[in-house]
Amino acid sequence: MKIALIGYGKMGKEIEKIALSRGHEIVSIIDVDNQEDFESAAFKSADVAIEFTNPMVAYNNYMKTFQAGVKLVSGSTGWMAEHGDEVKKLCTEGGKTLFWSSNFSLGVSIFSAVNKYLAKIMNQFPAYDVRMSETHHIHKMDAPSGTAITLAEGILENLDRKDKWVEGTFQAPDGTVSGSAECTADELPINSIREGEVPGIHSIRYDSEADSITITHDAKNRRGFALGAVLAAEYTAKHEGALGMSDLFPFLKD
Ligand SMILES: NC(=O)C1=CN([C@@H]2O[C@H](COP(=O)(O)OP(=O)(O)OC[C@H]3O[C@@H](n4cnc5c(N)ncnc54)[C@H](OP(=O)(O)O)[C@@H]3O)[C@@H](O)[C@H]2O)C=CC1
Ligand SMILES: O=C(O)C1=N[C@H](C(=O)O)C[C@H](O)C1
Repeated sequence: MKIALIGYGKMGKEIEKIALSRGHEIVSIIDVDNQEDFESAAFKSADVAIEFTNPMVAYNNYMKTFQAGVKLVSGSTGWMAEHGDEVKKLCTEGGKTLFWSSNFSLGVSIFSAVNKYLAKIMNQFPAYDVRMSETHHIHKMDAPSGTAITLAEGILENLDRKDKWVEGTFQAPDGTVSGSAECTADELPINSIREGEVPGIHSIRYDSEADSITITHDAKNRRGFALGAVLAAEYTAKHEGALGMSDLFPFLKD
Protein backbone atom coordinates (compact mmCIF):
# COMPACT_ATOMS: atom_id res chain seq x y z
CA MET A 1 0.00 0.00 0.00
CA LYS A 2 1.19 3.55 -0.72
CA ILE A 3 1.20 5.72 2.41
CA ALA A 4 1.73 9.48 2.77
CA LEU A 5 2.80 10.85 6.16
CA ILE A 6 1.61 14.25 7.36
CA GLY A 7 3.69 15.29 10.36
CA TYR A 8 7.16 13.82 10.78
CA GLY A 9 7.65 14.13 14.52
CA LYS A 10 7.67 11.46 17.22
CA MET A 11 4.64 9.60 15.81
CA GLY A 12 5.36 10.17 12.12
CA LYS A 13 8.82 8.59 12.48
CA GLU A 14 7.49 5.63 14.51
CA ILE A 15 4.73 5.03 11.95
CA GLU A 16 7.25 5.08 9.10
CA LYS A 17 9.20 2.22 10.75
CA ILE A 18 6.12 0.07 11.33
CA ALA A 19 4.70 0.77 7.86
CA LEU A 20 7.96 -0.23 6.14
CA SER A 21 8.22 -3.37 8.30
CA ARG A 22 4.73 -4.38 7.10
CA GLY A 23 5.74 -3.99 3.43
CA HIS A 24 4.17 -0.59 2.74
CA GLU A 25 5.75 2.21 0.72
CA ILE A 26 6.06 5.81 1.98
CA VAL A 27 5.38 7.96 -1.11
CA SER A 28 5.31 11.43 0.51
CA ILE A 29 6.23 13.05 3.83
CA ILE A 30 4.66 16.45 4.55
CA ASP A 31 6.02 18.55 7.38
CA VAL A 32 5.94 22.29 8.14
CA ASP A 33 8.37 23.24 5.36
CA ASN A 34 6.84 21.52 2.30
CA GLN A 35 3.11 22.27 2.48
CA GLU A 36 3.00 22.63 -1.34
CA ASP A 37 3.45 18.84 -1.52
CA PHE A 38 -0.24 18.38 -0.70
CA GLU A 39 -0.70 19.17 -4.42
CA SER A 40 2.07 16.87 -5.65
CA ALA A 41 1.47 13.78 -7.78
CA ALA A 42 3.32 11.70 -5.17
CA PHE A 43 0.95 12.76 -2.38
CA LYS A 44 -2.11 12.21 -4.59
CA SER A 45 -0.87 8.70 -5.47
CA ALA A 46 -1.19 7.58 -1.81
CA ASP A 47 -3.86 5.02 -0.92
CA VAL A 48 -4.03 6.58 2.55
CA ALA A 49 -2.39 9.52 4.34
CA ILE A 50 -1.57 9.21 8.06
CA GLU A 51 -1.66 12.52 9.95
CA PHE A 52 -0.13 13.17 13.41
CA THR A 53 0.56 16.87 13.93
CA ASN A 54 -1.03 19.13 16.55
CA PRO A 55 -4.38 20.64 17.61
CA MET A 56 -3.86 23.92 15.67
CA VAL A 57 -3.07 22.52 12.20
CA ALA A 58 -4.87 19.16 12.07
CA TYR A 59 -8.14 20.55 10.65
CA ASN A 60 -6.36 22.40 7.80
CA ASN A 61 -4.41 19.25 6.97
CA TYR A 62 -7.68 17.30 6.77
CA MET A 63 -9.14 19.86 4.33
CA LYS A 64 -6.02 19.76 2.13
CA THR A 65 -6.01 15.95 2.13
CA PHE A 66 -9.72 15.79 1.25
CA GLN A 67 -9.08 18.34 -1.52
CA ALA A 68 -6.35 16.07 -2.91
CA GLY A 69 -8.81 13.16 -2.95
CA VAL A 70 -6.77 11.05 -0.51
CA LYS A 71 -8.25 8.95 2.33
CA LEU A 72 -7.03 9.90 5.79
CA VAL A 73 -6.10 8.33 9.14
CA SER A 74 -5.43 10.81 11.95
CA GLY A 75 -4.50 10.60 15.62
CA SER A 76 -4.10 14.32 16.24
CA THR A 77 -5.95 15.40 19.38
CA GLY A 78 -7.35 18.68 20.68
CA TRP A 79 -9.24 19.78 17.51
CA MET A 80 -12.54 17.95 18.03
CA ALA A 81 -14.36 20.51 20.18
CA GLU A 82 -13.99 23.17 17.45
CA HIS A 83 -14.27 21.14 14.24
CA GLY A 84 -15.59 17.68 15.17
CA ASP A 85 -19.15 18.11 13.91
CA GLU A 86 -18.12 19.61 10.56
CA VAL A 87 -15.47 16.97 9.87
CA LYS A 88 -17.86 14.15 10.80
CA LYS A 89 -20.50 15.55 8.42
CA LEU A 90 -17.97 15.75 5.59
CA CYS A 91 -17.38 12.01 6.07
CA THR A 92 -20.96 10.85 6.67
CA GLU A 93 -22.60 13.06 4.00
CA GLY A 94 -19.81 14.61 1.92
CA GLY A 95 -18.06 11.51 0.57
CA LYS A 96 -14.78 12.07 2.48
CA THR A 97 -12.97 9.39 4.47
CA LEU A 98 -11.35 9.87 7.89
CA PHE A 99 -10.40 7.19 10.39
CA TRP A 100 -9.79 9.10 13.64
CA SER A 101 -8.99 7.83 17.10
CA SER A 102 -7.74 9.61 20.20
CA ASN A 103 -5.63 6.52 20.86
CA PHE A 104 -4.65 3.84 18.32
CA SER A 105 -3.03 1.49 20.85
CA LEU A 106 -4.63 -1.96 20.92
CA GLY A 107 -4.19 -1.95 24.72
CA VAL A 108 -6.26 1.22 25.04
CA SER A 109 -9.06 -0.40 23.00
CA ILE A 110 -9.13 -3.27 25.51
CA PHE A 111 -8.86 -0.78 28.40
CA SER A 112 -11.74 1.24 26.96
CA ALA A 113 -14.02 -1.84 26.90
CA VAL A 114 -13.10 -2.64 30.54
CA ASN A 115 -13.72 1.02 31.49
CA LYS A 116 -17.27 0.92 30.06
CA TYR A 117 -18.04 -2.42 31.73
CA LEU A 118 -16.77 -1.19 35.11
CA ALA A 119 -18.83 2.02 34.83
CA LYS A 120 -21.97 -0.05 34.13
CA ILE A 121 -21.35 -2.24 37.21
CA MET A 122 -20.86 0.88 39.35
CA ASN A 123 -24.52 1.86 38.81
CA GLN A 124 -25.24 -0.78 41.47
CA PHE A 125 -22.67 0.68 43.90
CA PRO A 126 -23.42 4.34 44.66
CA ALA A 127 -20.85 4.40 47.49
CA TYR A 128 -18.07 4.75 44.90
CA ASP A 129 -17.10 8.06 43.32
CA VAL A 130 -14.93 8.18 40.22
CA ARG A 131 -12.14 10.39 38.92
CA MET A 132 -9.55 10.13 36.20
CA SER A 133 -5.93 11.17 35.78
CA GLU A 134 -3.72 11.35 32.72
CA THR A 135 0.07 11.82 32.68
CA HIS A 136 2.02 12.81 29.57
CA HIS A 137 5.37 14.22 28.48
CA ILE A 138 6.10 17.93 28.85
CA HIS A 139 5.80 18.65 25.08
CA LYS A 140 2.09 17.80 24.92
CA MET A 141 0.02 20.78 23.74
CA ASP A 142 -3.49 19.74 24.83
CA ALA A 143 -5.07 18.89 28.19
CA PRO A 144 -6.98 16.81 29.07
CA SER A 145 -5.59 14.27 26.61
CA GLY A 146 -7.83 13.08 23.79
CA THR A 147 -7.77 9.58 25.29
CA ALA A 148 -8.95 10.89 28.68
CA ILE A 149 -11.87 12.65 26.99
CA THR A 150 -12.83 9.47 25.08
CA LEU A 151 -12.59 7.37 28.27
CA ALA A 152 -14.67 9.98 30.15
CA GLU A 153 -17.33 9.79 27.42
CA GLY A 154 -17.34 6.01 27.91
CA ILE A 155 -18.05 6.50 31.63
CA LEU A 156 -20.76 9.14 31.05
CA GLU A 157 -22.56 6.81 28.61
CA ASN A 158 -22.66 4.02 31.19
CA LEU A 159 -22.69 5.50 34.72
CA ASP A 160 -26.06 7.14 35.36
CA ARG A 161 -24.95 9.40 38.23
CA LYS A 162 -22.37 11.31 36.11
CA ASP A 163 -23.53 13.95 33.59
CA LYS A 164 -20.35 15.65 32.39
CA TRP A 165 -16.57 15.58 32.64
CA VAL A 166 -14.68 18.62 33.96
CA GLU A 167 -11.05 19.67 34.03
CA GLY A 168 -9.66 19.00 37.52
CA THR A 169 -6.11 19.88 38.53
CA PHE A 170 -3.23 20.52 36.13
CA GLN A 171 0.31 19.77 37.30
CA ALA A 172 2.84 21.61 35.12
CA PRO A 173 6.35 20.29 34.36
CA ASP A 174 7.80 22.49 37.14
CA GLY A 175 5.47 20.86 39.68
CA THR A 176 3.10 23.80 40.16
CA VAL A 177 -0.55 22.80 40.38
CA SER A 178 -3.44 24.90 39.04
CA GLY A 179 -7.17 24.22 38.71
CA SER A 180 -9.29 22.62 41.40
CA ALA A 181 -9.99 19.13 42.73
CA GLU A 182 -13.50 20.27 43.77
CA CYS A 183 -16.50 19.18 41.71
CA THR A 184 -20.19 18.38 42.12
CA ALA A 185 -21.58 14.85 42.45
CA ASP A 186 -22.65 14.67 38.80
CA GLU A 187 -19.22 15.77 37.49
CA LEU A 188 -16.30 13.51 36.53
CA PRO A 189 -12.98 15.32 37.08
CA ILE A 190 -9.96 14.69 34.86
CA ASN A 191 -6.62 15.62 36.43
CA SER A 192 -3.65 16.21 34.10
CA ILE A 193 0.05 15.88 34.87
CA ARG A 194 2.91 16.88 32.54
CA GLU A 195 6.29 15.40 33.44
CA GLY A 196 9.44 14.14 31.70
CA GLU A 197 9.04 12.06 28.55
CA VAL A 198 6.06 9.92 29.69
CA PRO A 199 4.40 8.42 26.51
CA GLY A 200 0.96 8.29 28.17
CA ILE A 201 -0.65 6.95 31.38
CA HIS A 202 -4.43 6.93 31.97
CA SER A 203 -5.92 5.91 35.34
CA ILE A 204 -9.55 5.63 36.39
CA ARG A 205 -10.13 5.41 40.13
CA TYR A 206 -13.31 4.51 42.02
CA ASP A 207 -13.19 5.39 45.72
CA SER A 208 -15.50 4.43 48.59
CA GLU A 209 -15.04 4.82 52.37
CA ALA A 210 -13.89 1.20 52.44
CA ASP A 211 -11.53 0.82 49.50
CA SER A 212 -10.57 1.94 46.04
CA ILE A 213 -10.47 0.27 42.64
CA THR A 214 -8.07 1.63 40.02
CA ILE A 215 -7.59 0.60 36.41
CA THR A 216 -4.57 1.93 34.52
CA HIS A 217 -3.21 1.84 30.99
CA ASP A 218 0.50 2.69 30.84
CA ALA A 219 2.08 3.00 27.37
CA LYS A 220 5.72 1.83 27.54
CA ASN A 221 6.62 3.55 24.23
CA ARG A 222 4.91 4.81 21.03
CA ARG A 223 5.09 1.54 19.08
CA GLY A 224 1.57 0.51 20.13
CA PHE A 225 0.07 3.79 18.87
CA ALA A 226 2.01 3.47 15.59
CA LEU A 227 1.01 -0.16 14.94
CA GLY A 228 -2.65 0.71 15.54
CA ALA A 229 -2.42 3.64 13.12
CA VAL A 230 -0.95 1.42 10.38
CA LEU A 231 -3.63 -1.25 10.99
CA ALA A 232 -6.21 1.54 10.71
CA ALA A 233 -4.63 2.66 7.40
CA GLU A 234 -4.82 -0.90 6.04
CA TYR A 235 -8.54 -0.94 7.00
CA THR A 236 -9.17 2.55 5.60
CA ALA A 237 -7.74 1.65 2.19
CA LYS A 238 -10.72 -0.72 1.78
CA HIS A 239 -13.48 1.30 3.51
CA GLU A 240 -15.08 4.75 3.34
CA GLY A 241 -16.70 7.42 5.51
CA ALA A 242 -16.31 8.24 9.22
CA LEU A 243 -14.28 5.35 10.64
CA GLY A 244 -13.01 4.57 14.13
CA MET A 245 -11.61 1.87 16.39
CA SER A 246 -14.99 0.15 16.75
CA ASP A 247 -14.85 -0.59 13.00
CA LEU A 248 -11.44 -2.21 13.44
CA PHE A 249 -12.42 -4.01 16.67
CA PRO A 250 -16.15 -4.83 16.69
CA PHE A 251 -15.96 -5.87 20.41
CA LEU A 252 -15.91 -2.10 21.13
CA LYS A 253 -19.51 -1.83 19.84
CA ASP A 254 -20.88 -4.11 22.64
N1 LIG B 1 -4.16 8.90 18.59
C1 LIG B 1 -3.03 8.41 19.08
O1 LIG B 1 -2.87 7.17 19.24
C2 LIG B 1 -1.92 9.33 19.43
C3 LIG B 1 -2.10 10.67 19.22
N2 LIG B 1 -1.08 11.53 19.42
C4 LIG B 1 -1.34 12.90 19.01
O2 LIG B 1 -0.69 13.09 17.76
C5 LIG B 1 -0.22 14.43 17.62
C6 LIG B 1 1.28 14.40 17.28
O3 LIG B 1 2.01 13.78 18.30
P1 LIG B 1 3.62 13.66 18.19
O4 LIG B 1 4.03 12.98 16.94
O5 LIG B 1 4.03 13.11 19.49
O6 LIG B 1 4.01 15.21 18.09
P2 LIG B 1 5.36 15.86 17.52
O7 LIG B 1 5.35 17.28 17.95
O8 LIG B 1 6.52 15.01 17.86
O9 LIG B 1 5.16 15.78 15.92
C7 LIG B 1 4.27 16.61 15.21
C8 LIG B 1 4.96 16.99 13.91
O10 LIG B 1 4.05 17.71 13.08
C9 LIG B 1 4.78 18.78 12.49
N3 LIG B 1 3.87 19.81 12.02
C10 LIG B 1 3.48 20.97 12.61
N4 LIG B 1 2.66 21.65 11.81
C11 LIG B 1 2.51 20.91 10.69
C12 LIG B 1 1.77 21.09 9.49
N5 LIG B 1 1.00 22.17 9.27
N6 LIG B 1 1.84 20.11 8.55
C13 LIG B 1 2.59 19.02 8.73
N7 LIG B 1 3.34 18.81 9.84
C14 LIG B 1 3.28 19.73 10.81
C15 LIG B 1 5.71 19.23 13.59
O11 LIG B 1 6.77 20.03 13.09
P3 LIG B 1 7.45 21.12 14.08
O12 LIG B 1 8.00 20.33 15.22
O13 LIG B 1 8.46 21.76 13.20
O14 LIG B 1 6.35 22.05 14.50
C16 LIG B 1 6.19 17.89 14.11
O15 LIG B 1 7.26 17.39 13.34
C17 LIG B 1 -0.61 15.12 18.92
O16 LIG B 1 -1.85 15.77 18.72
C18 LIG B 1 -0.81 13.97 19.91
O17 LIG B 1 -1.73 14.30 20.93
C19 LIG B 1 0.13 11.13 19.85
C20 LIG B 1 0.37 9.81 20.10
C21 LIG B 1 -0.64 8.80 19.93
O1 LIG C 1 0.36 13.60 22.89
C1 LIG C 1 0.61 12.39 23.10
O2 LIG C 1 1.76 11.96 23.24
C2 LIG C 1 -0.52 11.45 23.15
N1 LIG C 1 -1.68 11.90 22.79
C3 LIG C 1 -2.88 11.15 22.69
C4 LIG C 1 -3.93 11.75 23.61
O3 LIG C 1 -4.05 12.97 23.68
O4 LIG C 1 -4.67 10.98 24.23
C5 LIG C 1 -2.67 9.67 22.84
C6 LIG C 1 -1.55 9.25 23.73
O5 LIG C 1 -1.97 9.30 25.06
C7 LIG C 1 -0.29 10.04 23.52
